[in-house]
Amino acid sequence: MPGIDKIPPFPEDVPTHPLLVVDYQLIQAGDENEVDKLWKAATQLGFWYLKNHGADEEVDAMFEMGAETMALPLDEKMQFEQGDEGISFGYKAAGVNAIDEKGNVDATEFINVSKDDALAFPKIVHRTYPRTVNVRMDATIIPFVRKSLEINATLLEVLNAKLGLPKGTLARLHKDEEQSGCVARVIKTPPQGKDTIDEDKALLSAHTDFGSLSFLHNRLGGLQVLAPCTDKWQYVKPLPGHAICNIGDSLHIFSGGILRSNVHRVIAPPKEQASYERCSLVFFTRANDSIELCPLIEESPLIANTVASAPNARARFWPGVTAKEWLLRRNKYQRINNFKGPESYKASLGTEDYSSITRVKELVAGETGSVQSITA
Ligand SMILES: O=C(O)CCC(=O)C(=O)O
Ligand SMILES: [Fe+2]
Repeated sequence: MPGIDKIPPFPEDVPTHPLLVVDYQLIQAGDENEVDKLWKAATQLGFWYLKNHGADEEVDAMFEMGAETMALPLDEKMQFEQGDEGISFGYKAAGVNAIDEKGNVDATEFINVSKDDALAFPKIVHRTYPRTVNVRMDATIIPFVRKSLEINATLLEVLNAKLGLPKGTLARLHKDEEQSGCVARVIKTPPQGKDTIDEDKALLSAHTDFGSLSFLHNRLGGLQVLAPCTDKWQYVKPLPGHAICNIGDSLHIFSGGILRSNVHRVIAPPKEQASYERCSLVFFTRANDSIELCPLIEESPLIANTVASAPNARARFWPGVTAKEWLLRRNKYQRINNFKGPESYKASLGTEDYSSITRVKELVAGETGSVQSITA
């Protein structure tokens, strides 16, 4: 990917969806207006910009690590491919995930570095990584992982208080020292060319994020959200120095739907940007592996009351699985090698299709053998 200065600017004349801008320094200082803004963003759209997060250097270095890794020969990257069992750590080749019910495949490469492997390095917790990752573990990846964990933990504590949970409740479900699906990901999509922009050709299909909080860094456009009560996808404009943060499925479930895990996707960057390779960077904070996904009704009257009056609450908020099983299922059924038809694609969905949650128990029960062997 060329230097940011060489990329054409995001065009002025495409429709975008505005996000609230939350100032991380004000959040840290406990500013009430800023806390209210974060709450509004987290409950209404589930997406917001985060400025003054202080991670710019770590982010730049991670983009370099991503570019170095993507430039490795394919057969070298394939030695670290994540495989078909649902584990998301490692390299994901282009063309291995279904992007729709027809079984069309994606064109997107990922390098996913587990928080557990980064923090334990050089000890291996889950798996090994390409040499471009290893050489940057100490100087680049660990600092980015630590910064991202700290920022997301601060945001979680604010949401914790607004949800009426006893202090530290969400923190106890997201302990750094316990194993989880927390992961740093660099995503690369090839240039699309000006003539090939197809509104319906997703580079990353419509999805909700699998975990609790995502800390995303975009330089080119391409990310789109489907805002509540609208039927048109809208671009989210990348703003220099601003992260894009969003709520994922597990926080949606823990909060009984109060926090919104909104559907989003990535399509070709708009206009002139389309002919450039697109790289993005995300840190996903996810609950510890053994945590059961369910609303925290015992800990918060607000959550209890909300769930009590929510339609289809059982089906929506009690998938009957742990955080780890939730991730395994979603990843596994995205893989084209596990694709048997539209049902497989539906089985990869999260809270965007709550009817799929009722199938989770069956799926997990039907495959207890494989799920247990993975989770062991
Ligand atoms: O690349 C982006 O802008 C978004 C990536 C994303 O939504 C994801 O990896 O879950
Ligand atoms: Fe996402």
